[in-house]
Amino acid sequence: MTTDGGTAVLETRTLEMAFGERKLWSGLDLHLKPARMTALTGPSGSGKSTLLNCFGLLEKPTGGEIRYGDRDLTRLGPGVTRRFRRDVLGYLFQNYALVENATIAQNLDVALRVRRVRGGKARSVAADALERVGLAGRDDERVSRLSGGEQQRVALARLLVKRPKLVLADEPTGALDHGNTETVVRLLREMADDGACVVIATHDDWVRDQCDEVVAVDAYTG
Ligand SMILES: Nc1ncnc2c1ncn2[C@@H]1O[C@H](COP(=O)(O)OP(=O)(O)OP(=O)(O)O)[C@@H](O)[C@H]1O
Repeated sequence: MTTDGGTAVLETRTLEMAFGERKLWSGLDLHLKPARMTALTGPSGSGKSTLLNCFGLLEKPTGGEIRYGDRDLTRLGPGVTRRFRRDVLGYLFQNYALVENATIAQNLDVALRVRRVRGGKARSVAADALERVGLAGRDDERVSRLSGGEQQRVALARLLVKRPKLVLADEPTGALDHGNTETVVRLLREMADDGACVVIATHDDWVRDQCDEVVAVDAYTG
């Protein structure tokens, strides 16, 4: 199965999502390649987060298929779902989703343990990731004391450590200044260059313009 770390195309076939009578989107046929960055655009409420949540196995679409490699993600059993989340998926949110009471190093440890990287190797992987996000040597600082931009860079360092093949970023720069926005996009690009399929829901025109593909979710409304 495609939870072994290999890259795969993420494809949707006649995907549809409805909440009661209200159809959010339908007839969604997408083909998202590895090593590419795709922007999901559309006005507030058009269903960008909902689509990311379907890709991330947090919500189930009401119709159609989501194929990742040889599997339909809408029909995975609980064991494969857990492995897929652990081994393939990486999420980046606007609100960082870090353990705020823990240090930067402890937040990275979570991802390192999942990859079973320990000891000296773990320290060097973490140090390399922190260097890449501009937080070298700040391992022991508590996340709650960091600025928003720094917290998002810790979340990125955690992704760099995890090396997910499918990166889902939900408005990851919504709360950041342009400098931090550029850093986030540069690091997402590095993950794409490393082979990841990167999908970014965004309202930011500059972020959209850095992507290889743009999917206007509102074009599939109703
Ligand atoms: N579980 C749910 N039950 C009913 N409606 C829902 C549910 N989840 C989302 N919605 C509705 O679906 C619509 C799309 O929400 P979503 O958050 O995906 O939009 P979005 O395009 O990401 O918006 P934004 O740009 O503001 O983040 C919203 O109107 C929301 O209220």
